[in-house]
Amino acid sequence: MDYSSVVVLGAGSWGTALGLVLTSNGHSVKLWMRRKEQYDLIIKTGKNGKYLPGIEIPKDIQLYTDIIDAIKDTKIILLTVPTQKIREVIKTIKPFIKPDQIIVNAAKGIEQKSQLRISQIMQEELPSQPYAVLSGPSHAEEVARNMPTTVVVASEKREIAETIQDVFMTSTFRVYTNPDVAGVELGGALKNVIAFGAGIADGLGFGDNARAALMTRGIREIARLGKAMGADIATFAGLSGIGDLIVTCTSMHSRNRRAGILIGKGKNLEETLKEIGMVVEGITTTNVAYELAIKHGIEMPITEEIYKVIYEGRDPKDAVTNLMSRSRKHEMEEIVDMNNVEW
Ligand SMILES: NC(=O)C1=CN([C@@H]2O[C@H](COP(=O)(O)OP(=O)(O)OC[C@H]3O[C@@H](n4cnc5c(N)ncnc54)[C@H](OP(=O)(O)O)[C@@H]3O)[C@@H](O)[C@H]2O)C=CC1
Ligand SMILES: O=C(CO)COP(=O)(O)O
Repeated sequence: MDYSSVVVLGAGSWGTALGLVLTSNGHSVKLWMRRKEQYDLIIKTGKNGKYLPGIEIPKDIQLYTDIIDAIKDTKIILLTVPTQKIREVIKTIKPFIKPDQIIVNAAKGIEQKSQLRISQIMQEELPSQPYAVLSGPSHAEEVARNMPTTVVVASEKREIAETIQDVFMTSTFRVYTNPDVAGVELGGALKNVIAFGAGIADGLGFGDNARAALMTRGIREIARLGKAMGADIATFAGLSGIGDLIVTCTSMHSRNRRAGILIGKGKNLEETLKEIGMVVEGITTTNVAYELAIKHGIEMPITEEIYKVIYEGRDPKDAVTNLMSRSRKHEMEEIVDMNNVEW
């Protein structure tokens, strides 16, 4: 089968960067955007200035504003619109999609209304369509500049994961495979919550110790919820888990971390989102994760405090005090039963 034609749905920073990767390894790439003004601007300037400043868009990338036209004659449909818009996009293309077109999702989030992961939205909307998710530590700003990057692609079907691995792999973009779709999707979504919190800590003027604490305890609560939701716990030690958590909590490219910094410095949510000007998935994911933690009876203290800061107006300094003054714990509380251990 020839997988050389790909359509990227969503011309934000991530869609554009992945379009560049695919063009660089010889694929025929179509890039769809919903706004004619953005289309005109890219044609005029040769750049996607708002989303990926300073990067030339090769002429080989064909631009589209008509989504039905865009998906025609392509073997792979790559989703890079924000999570909350994915169902809308799927519903639009559904009557026109061919059974052998592979959907690859590269967005990182959970649908708010349904609390579903993106593969589960696919199960509802297009249950027979081949599906894979691509995730991992990969800021668009570095990928677009060919800086070495590693990601993971997960699919229930090994041949689909391996096909997509081959499609994306370049000498600077290395792709691993994993069968754990739930784990890869949840790691990618939930790390944004912790990165937002790490940003808040930075904005409050705290240091590297606080960031390391949030990352270490953060991956533990992500893994706790992930396990309860059917993921393989080992996945959270991989690229889409701890790997992506590290990059998002430490990089100034991260929209989630930068948004948290502004909140930590005292800006309100509206000012913050306006200043970032791109999707900050962690805001919605915090809400969903908070509800999922309650639903599954899972302790997620960091997520809970971030939820209270975003949605209930809690002072970030009080959130830190609450986290620091929780009851004493054993570090490995899920593994060690303190009532039965000889120590
Ligand atoms: N940026 C990155 O480095 C990475 C991002 N991701 C994930 O990729 C996803 C997209 O992020 P990113 O590219 O950063 O986001 P951006 O904010 O840069 O771009 C979002 C894009 O989606 C478009 N869009 C928004 N709403 C709709 C809609 N209703 N229908 C169609 N298109 C729409 C926007 O178009 P418009 O301009 O018209 O609003 C814009 O082109 C997120 O889930 C993110 O977590 C994953 C890995 C890396
Ligand atoms: O997922 C990402 C990097 O792997 C991008 O994170 P941000 O959306 O916070 O920029």
